[in-house]
Amino acid sequence: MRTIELLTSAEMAEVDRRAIAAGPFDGIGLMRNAGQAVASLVLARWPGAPRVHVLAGPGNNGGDGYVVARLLHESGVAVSLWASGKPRTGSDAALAAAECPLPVHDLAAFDAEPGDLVVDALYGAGLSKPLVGADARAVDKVAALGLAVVAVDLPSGVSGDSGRVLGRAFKANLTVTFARRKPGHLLLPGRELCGEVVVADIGIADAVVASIGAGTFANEPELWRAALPVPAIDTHKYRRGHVGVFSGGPASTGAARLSALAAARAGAGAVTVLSPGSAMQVNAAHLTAIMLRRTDDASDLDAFLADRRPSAFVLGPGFGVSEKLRDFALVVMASGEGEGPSGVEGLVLDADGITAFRDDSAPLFQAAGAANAPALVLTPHEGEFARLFADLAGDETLSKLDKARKAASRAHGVIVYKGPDTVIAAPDGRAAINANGAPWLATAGSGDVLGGIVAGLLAQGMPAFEAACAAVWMHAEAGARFGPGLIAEDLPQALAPVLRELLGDHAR
Ligand SMILES: NC(=O)C1=CN([C@@H]2O[C@H](COP(=O)(O)OP(=O)(O)OC[C@H]3O[C@@H](n4cnc5c(N)ncnc54)[C@H](OP(=O)(O)O)[C@@H]3O)[C@@H](O)[C@H]2O)[C@@H](O)CC1
Ligand SMILES: Nc1ncnc2c1ncn2[C@@H]1O[C@H](COP(=O)(O)OP(=O)(O)O)[C@@H](O)[C@H]1O
Ligand SMILES: [K+]
Repeated sequence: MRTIELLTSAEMAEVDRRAIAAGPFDGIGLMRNAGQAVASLVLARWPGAPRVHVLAGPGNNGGDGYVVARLLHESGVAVSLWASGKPRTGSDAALAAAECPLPVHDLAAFDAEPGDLVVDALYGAGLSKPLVGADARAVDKVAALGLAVVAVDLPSGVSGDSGRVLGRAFKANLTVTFARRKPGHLLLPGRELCGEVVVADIGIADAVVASIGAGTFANEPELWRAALPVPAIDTHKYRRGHVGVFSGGPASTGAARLSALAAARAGAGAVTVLSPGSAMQVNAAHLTAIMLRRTDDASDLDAFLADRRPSAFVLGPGFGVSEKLRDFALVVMASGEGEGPSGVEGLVLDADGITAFRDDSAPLFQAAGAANAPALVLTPHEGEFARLFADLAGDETLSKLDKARKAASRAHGVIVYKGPDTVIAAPDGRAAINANGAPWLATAGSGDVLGGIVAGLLAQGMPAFEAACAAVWMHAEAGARFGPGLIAEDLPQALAPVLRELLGDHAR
């Protein structure tokens, strides 16, 4: 089972309540199903483990652990059961503990042999403070012995909402979670500590999950595939969207050309590099299918808007932080006619395009909030995010997901908060976490390519949140498939097979 909604701990608790109310399973029934799913995976994956140590906490995560211990014991596995705290009287966990015939050892005395397997059922969704004392010592001992770990729901110590580690955390080989994944399975460092994540069906109907209207998603094609632009049979190049990319001066034109190529590869029918007069020659020497137009000031831009009806722009890569950048951005943001093919669909601000608004973002955000304004997409990496949203960046209580959401709402635009766990957030509250990238993408110019892909999709009329999500996934997929040796120049070309697969029958 792998569906794309991600549930916070509060949402999961609500799903549990509604599932229990809807039946057929009550709380202990769901817990037995959860324990069964974990025990089956342990038996399938580690059939030869000499001993399995089940570590059970005081809450329902521990309850799952008591079920696992009982089932493995019934299957003939040598099981040691170690408890940290006691289940509350009358809880489902207390029922599960009562059903388990094994002797319970105090976790403070935890010991194991190399080659043993650990089932971590200390804390899951209810993690509320850092691991200390016997819990922390168990984490260290397991790491020192190099034992394989199967985590129940989450590796204990990892917050399901933020992916952060509270104090210490297990590093699991396999994490078995229930009904849906949680944000902490995708956000770093949580993702790294989970190992492989398996979502087990414990008898909670999809309709129950759907009923809570979750707004957080794993960024996977299911989220946006249906919105991918497909050219009509009788289309022509301008109907496939026209992207304008602003170039920097003569010594910094490469970034714009990378964005331009990427926009074209993403399917824009026409792409024009808008170059200052001083850089026309160098741009002309390097462009073939991409068009070139001299654009020195706002009146040149107005003329381009009127003559060539561009539908999306990229502004920032290699441009230089300047008053001219701010002017261009505000001219574009004022040029959306909203309906019909004549209006500008969107502006992607990246790199210097973000930094240029660090001291005064209000005019930009206000323009983005106006009726019929083009969609604004901001693609900050960590440093750029901190420049534009210093208060959010510095707030330790917020997860990366929270920060991106708040920024999107403030900017009235889509935020692509980049990194190994890129978060895409829309002003309407939807958000997605990306996880298909690879460190090969950390190469100069990689972000410029991403901005171009977003614009290429926007220009073809794809809605901004979906366009940003699709661009992030395709960019990451292209980079991950290319692998070692990747440079930014490779990425536009590497997009083609990714796009072909996504379009399926539409690619013919
Ligand atoms: N029917 C269902 O609902 C189903 C639920 N399922 C399972 O339930 C799990 C959620 O259960 P849960 O809500 O009881 O939370 P859980 O993670 O066990 O922790 C809470 C306890 O631990 C304590 N505590 C927390 N952190 C601590 C720390 N660092 N150090 C020490 N103590 C700490 C905390 O103390 P408190 O915060 O109250 O002070 C409280 O006593 C979920 O992950 C899934 O595995 C499945 O069976 C499917 C059906
Ligand atoms: N370790 C990583 N794993 C996956 N993706 C990464 C990693 N590091 C960077 N990226 C991605 O690479 C791109 C880098 O963009 P950016 O930082 O703007 O680079 P540049 O300014 O050099 O173009 C972003 O899309 C980011 O998400
Ligand atoms: K756990």
